[in-house]
Amino acid sequence: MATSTEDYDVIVIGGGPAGENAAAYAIAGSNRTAAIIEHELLGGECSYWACMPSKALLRPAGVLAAAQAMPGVRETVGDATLDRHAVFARRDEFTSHHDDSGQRRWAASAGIEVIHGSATLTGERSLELSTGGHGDPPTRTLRARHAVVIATGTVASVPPVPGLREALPWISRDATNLREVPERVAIIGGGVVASECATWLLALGVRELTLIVRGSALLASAEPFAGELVAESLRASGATVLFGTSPSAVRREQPRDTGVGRIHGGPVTITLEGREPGEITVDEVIVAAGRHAATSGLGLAAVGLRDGRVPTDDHLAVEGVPGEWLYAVGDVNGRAALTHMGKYQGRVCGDVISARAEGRALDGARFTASADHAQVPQVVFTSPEVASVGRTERAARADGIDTETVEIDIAVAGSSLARDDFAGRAKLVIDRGSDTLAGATFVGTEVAELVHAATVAVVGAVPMESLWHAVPSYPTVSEVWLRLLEARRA
Ligand SMILES: Cc1cc2nc3c(=O)[nH]c(=O)nc-3n(C[C@H](O)[C@H](O)[C@H](O)COP(=O)(O)OP(=O)(O)OC[C@H]3O[C@@H](n4cnc5c(N)ncnc54)[C@H](O)[C@@H]3O)c2cc1C
Ligand SMILES: NC(=O)c1ccc[n+]([C@@H]2O[C@H](COP(=O)([O-])OP(=O)(O)OC[C@H]3O[C@@H](n4cnc5c(N)ncnc54)[C@H](O)[C@@H]3O)[C@@H](O)[C@H]2O)c1
Repeated sequence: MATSTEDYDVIVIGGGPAGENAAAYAIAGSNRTAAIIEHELLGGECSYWACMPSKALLRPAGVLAAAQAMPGVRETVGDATLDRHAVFARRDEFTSHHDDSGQRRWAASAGIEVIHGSATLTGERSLELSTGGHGDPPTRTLRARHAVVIATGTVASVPPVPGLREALPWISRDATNLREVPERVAIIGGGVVASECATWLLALGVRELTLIVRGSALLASAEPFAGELVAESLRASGATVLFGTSPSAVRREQPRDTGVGRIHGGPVTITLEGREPGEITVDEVIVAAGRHAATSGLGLAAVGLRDGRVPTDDHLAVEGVPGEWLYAVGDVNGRAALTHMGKYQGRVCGDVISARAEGRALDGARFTASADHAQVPQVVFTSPEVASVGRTERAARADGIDTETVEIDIAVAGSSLARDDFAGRAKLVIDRGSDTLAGATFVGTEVAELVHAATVAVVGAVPMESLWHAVPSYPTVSEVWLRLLEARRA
């Protein structure tokens, strides 16, 4: 039974990176009150299960590969492999051993109250809270004077393949928080999670790794050469990449819930559609087949919405809900499922709530999440890395842009000094009408840091003519910019 009603100015449901930013910005510099309702750990998927552990697992492999490719170092390092225990220990440091007290201290210092529990919307500005989980009797009733923000993120999807769910497959949480390294692994999916996960598992010594990809490419939404180079590199590291097939049935001997990141039972046999041989047997199967909005039990029907992605306008206000009191930020709104974009939306949303609470007009660019539209940067931390921003050539043409492209291999003084075996490719997508950059993709070793320059050019609509005067330092990998502009001039 509900025991009391408590009022806050702003209530955020979900304490991931997007929700944290929305709460902090909504009350910054004011005496407004804010609560974040979180049913797991403050910090969300990114901190404990996704970005942080995955990147902590990938970095040591990158460092070892760089050392083994560098004369003068490789003679010292030899063909050493990673020390799994040390890699896991560093990963666990980055996830704070799943202890969110550091994040809670931050919240307290920002004036945010963190309430443990699951929230259900019951009507305009009102929620019920249960501490045991959705379905348990509510213990508190909360009301928001100004705004409720939905920031509940997404959960991994498990396709309805006969026997797959019963086999207790690993999802990304197991793969990032692995405690045991299976000898033989199959990964279902060919997107970002599948590609990154294959990269760290091979580096950690998985003996046989098979990617089961229903389409014809890895990283299908990137420029085609990105997926091709990543597939080539995974194959060179021993992976089998099967395109154009999906599992039609899965069976496992003695599935057991042994805990996150531990092998969940006996061998798993996967039947593949339209393949000869039609079956593979592995020690663990990982599902990396996309994610869906975490809205089950949220009570969206009480405010006239359906379960699933929560669409918003560019101020992050939920579409179809009058009164400017309900907002959605981060993965749950489906605008751009990346931590940095969720945090950006959180900042915009918090500023909008703050302005509306103070009766100020939404005057100025910072109140509109314009970058979600075709200005999104992303780095896929495979080997080679894929760093991109804005539109691919395909997306630009689909959007009716008068498109010009320039594409080259990355081989500049800076890149060959960085690594003897440096190989990569770069592409600019140019809007001929405005003579500005519509998108850019860099694929290569440690190209992640190249993308922000492209992001500034895309967001700033810098004329291509002006980019001539942005002279890259010598000898750096950034000289690829000069080569791209030269290739366009030729
Ligand atoms: C393996 C993996 C690696 C990734 N790597 C990267 C990367 O390198 N870079 C990048 O930009 N992105 C990466 N992502 C994506 C990134 O994790 C998400 O974009 C990001 O976590 C979204 O943040 P969010 O705040 O919207 O949601 P989340 O981080 O999912 O947080 C939502 C929070 O809401 C809570 N919650 C849900 N429902 C309720 C409820 N009813 N009541 C109370 N609390 C609730 C959850 O417990 C959770 O803490 C990765 C994703 C995966 C799966
Ligand atoms: N470095 C990063 O930026 C990073 C890293 C990891 C994840 N993420 C984000 O997390 C999100 C989730 O990543 P993801 O890789 O799970 O999703 P995704 O959408 O990138 O890829 C899903 C893959 O699963 C396949 N698939 C879907 N349903 C299937 C089915 N029924 N049978 C067989 N295959 C199926 C798709 O064809 C695709 O290859 C993405 O938005 C991604 O951008 C980002």
